[in-house]
Amino acid sequence: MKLEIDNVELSFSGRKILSGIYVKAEKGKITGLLGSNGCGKSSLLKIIFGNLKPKNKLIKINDQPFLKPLYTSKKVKYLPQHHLFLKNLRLKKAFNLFEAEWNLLISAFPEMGKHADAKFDDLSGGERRLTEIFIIINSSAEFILLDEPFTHLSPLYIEKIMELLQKEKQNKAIILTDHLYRHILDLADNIYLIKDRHSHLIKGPADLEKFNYLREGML
Ligand SMILES: Nc1ncnc2c1ncn2[C@@H]1O[C@H](COP(=O)(O)OP(=O)(O)OP(=O)(O)O)[C@@H](O)[C@H]1O
Repeated sequence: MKLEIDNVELSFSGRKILSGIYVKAEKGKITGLLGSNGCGKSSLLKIIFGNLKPKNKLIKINDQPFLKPLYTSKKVKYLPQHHLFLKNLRLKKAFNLFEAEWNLLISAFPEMGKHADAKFDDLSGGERRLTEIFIIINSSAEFILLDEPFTHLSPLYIEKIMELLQKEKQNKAIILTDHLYRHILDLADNIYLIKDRHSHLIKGPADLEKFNYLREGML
């Protein structure tokens, strides 16, 4: 299972945001996207998912062009930067919609058991984010796109989600972006940096300094 996006050209009101972007994600690998604020990471995930239409792009799945928006297939699930589910939705209903298992959430995070009958609005910010990430990781989608999944999560939850992602990558191609670059460096098998509108495959942490994403000594 392989997903590639190539030749992305995106502008907003004549301002070029992305140009000549290429990213490849494969089953068994976690692909990280790094880049400074406003460089276009979220836009790129939306373009892959299909809810943002750029001037140009080509998506290929297993080397075959996929011309419909990816969200029209059951192959992909996407965690946006902000909330995924409406606040009045019951958690268990969301699990059903995404064919994810409530019991698996409770075995990984027993403290969530108290929310069995809750709506998303009843949860704290971190509990809500945790539940949304868990549903996506646990869904049957082959490709998952995660936009800043670790925001609002406490360190132990981040650690557990990282373990779950490492396990679940055996079944999925995962693309994620986050500003917690140390976590991305630990987690990702491949990293692309978006800089000056272009994507750069990062060969090692030193490249992040070379491209001025990090200052020397920050690693
Ligand atoms: N719908 C839109 N209309 C106009 N400009 C937009 C729109 N969406 C995003 N932008 C602009 O495009 C640029 C890229 O935004 P995007 O959200 O993709 O960046 P990002 O890398 O995800 O940023 P961050 O890390 O801060 O979340 C920003 O300058 C943003 O202001």
